[in-house]
Amino acid sequence: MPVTRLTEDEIGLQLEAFSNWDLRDGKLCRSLQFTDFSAAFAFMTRVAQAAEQLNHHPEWSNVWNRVEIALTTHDAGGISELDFALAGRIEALLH
Ligand SMILES: C[C@H](O)[C@H](O)[C@H]1CNC2=NC(N)=NC(=O)C2=N1
Repeated sequence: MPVTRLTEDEIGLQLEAFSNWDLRDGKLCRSLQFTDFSAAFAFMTRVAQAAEQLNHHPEWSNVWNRVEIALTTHDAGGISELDFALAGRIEALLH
């Protein structure tokens, strides 16, 4: 069953449980700062494994100890449940 994008209301509702995330340009975004590059890249490696398990991948960038993440579902043309699933896995890696 193809994944479908969520409505604005659905996104707003789900976002309440993701207080560290915000909507920017229609994507679910999170900014992170680690102690150094190695810590940032180790985190990215773990996220990559989760992304592969979900078959759902982030748009992200890394500058030294900072990682910027933007989640959207290309196949759905917007934010879907998969984005919140991956965001949940990312939060679990951080705590
Ligand atoms: C062929 C493969 O299943 C698709 O391209 C998957 C891969 N990872 C993906 N990741 C994201 N963020 N959106 C997608 O639509 C998507 N589709």
